[in-house]
Amino acid sequence: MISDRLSTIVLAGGLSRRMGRDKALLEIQGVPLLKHVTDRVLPFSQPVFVVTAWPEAYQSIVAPDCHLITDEISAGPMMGFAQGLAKVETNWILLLSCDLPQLDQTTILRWIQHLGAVPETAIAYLPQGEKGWEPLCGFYRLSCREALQTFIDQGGRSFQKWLQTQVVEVLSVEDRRVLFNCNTPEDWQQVSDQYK
Ligand SMILES: Nc1nc2c(ncn2[C@@H]2O[C@H](COP(=O)(O)OP(=O)(O)OP(=O)(O)O)[C@@H](O)[C@H]2O)c(=O)[nH]1
Ligand SMILES: [Mg+2]
Repeated sequence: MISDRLSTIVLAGGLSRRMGRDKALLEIQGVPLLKHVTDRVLPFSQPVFVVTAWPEAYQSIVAPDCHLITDEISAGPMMGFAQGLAKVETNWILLLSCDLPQLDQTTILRWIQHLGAVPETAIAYLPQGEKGWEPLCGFYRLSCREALQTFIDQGGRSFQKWLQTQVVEVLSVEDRRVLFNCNTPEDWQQVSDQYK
């Protein structure tokens, strides 16, 4: 049965090459970034799935009610999303990367409250970025699953290319700092300075 609740998929299977160490484990005031992100969404979203190639390492970090899904190493974010989608039974899914230190609960709640107003034709509700959509900090309808699978079966792996072929509603973001994702040690330094 498909329910009106919201599921969340957090992608945490990247290799953190630019950061040089596992981003999911970087700590904000003693809390690993992956836990920071999953804790932000748990009050509004059940279940929360974490897709990663290292489920054992992360299970003990996140809250016990997060569901770990095992992914292949380096399969890429789109494949991770598809793995998560296969488990989803809710109409809407919030897809997040694991490296969003500034995404706060008030913002998430405001976004969720707007979901009912998203046109039925839109398969996703996403912020716009400089290079296209921000695919890893926004919402997808479960009904996107078929189109996504077709794209993957044809060899596609790029969110931007896939989304260009789909109807997407713009999620307007007042304070773009919530979208800040940390990719490099310099990004992380910036975040750490704020929590001093
Ligand atoms: N499940 C899964 N998640 C992934 C995969 N590749 C990247 N991600 C996640 O997708 C999000 C965005 O990726 P990036 O910011 O590029 O992170 P990354 O790939 O670890 O970092 P770089 O190696 O520096 O590109 C992060 O939350 C990653 O953990 C993958 O193959 N599988
Ligand atoms: Mg990457």
